[in-house]
Amino acid sequence: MSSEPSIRCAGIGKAFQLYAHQNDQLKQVLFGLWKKFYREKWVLHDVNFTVGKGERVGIVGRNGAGKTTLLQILCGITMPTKGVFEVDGRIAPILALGSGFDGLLTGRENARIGAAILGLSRKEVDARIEDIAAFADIGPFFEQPMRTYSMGMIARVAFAICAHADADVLIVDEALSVGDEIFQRKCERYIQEFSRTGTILMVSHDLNFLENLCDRVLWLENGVVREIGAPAKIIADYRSAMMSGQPAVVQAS
Ligand SMILES: Nc1ncnc2c1ncn2[C@@H]1O[C@H](COP(=O)(O)OP(=O)(O)OP(=O)(O)O)[C@@H](O)[C@H]1O
Repeated sequence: MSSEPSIRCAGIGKAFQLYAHQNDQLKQVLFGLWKKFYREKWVLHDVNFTVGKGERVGIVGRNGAGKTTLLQILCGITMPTKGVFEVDGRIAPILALGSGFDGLLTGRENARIGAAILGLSRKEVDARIEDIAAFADIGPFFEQPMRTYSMGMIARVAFAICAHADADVLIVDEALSVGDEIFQRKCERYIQEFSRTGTILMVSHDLNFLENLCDRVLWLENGVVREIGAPAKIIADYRSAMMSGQPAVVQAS
């Protein structure tokens, strides 16, 4: 692991715009210069941390703590409202698995497009498509339109693409929960293997997996970093807060 940062978050804040009425969004577009037609809901507040090159950092936190939102910002899926971030290198975003797939296209066609979006050239896609199919391991379904797939099958194709994207940084959000036991083990093996060379930032509710895999764990609570440090300590603190039913630290919105 190098001391050079692979991921850097400085003062990240995120507010979603909540509209009370359906037509308020249109009013905002037309008259937004003069009046605000939405309420802001802040879900991340001044999040600061860095992840070194080759480091493995896990993120824990209760439902709604802001974990997914933070990963979505780092993957460029949503913009922060405040603050700056940098991710150095090619990202494999293993989150919202399959949300970008076209249901009318086959698994193979979607895999080709997905791999290209992650930065592989046509030649690289040609060379890897059979490995992607083998990793996904969904048999003849790979040639069927994806609208006929189960959630688990969609996750298999999405994970298989990310696993063949030559990524430097793996950003994973609870991806393992949708697959069956065999596929979960395969993904875990892949993540373990990747962790020898690449940077990993991973959200999971599987605390044992994070404790075994990670160099550090970040505990996010109500959109703020409550603790970051050695996995055993942070996970023990997090577990005891959960067990004691300790209320989450409330942030003003
Ligand atoms: N598009 C959106 N518009 C408004 N609020 C949103 C939006 N997306 C997320 N939120 C809110 O932001 C907060 C954080 O959500 P997020 O999904 O990041 O939490 P999480 O920590 O990943 O939770 P979980 O463990 O349940 O997956 C929640 O209160 C959620 O309702």
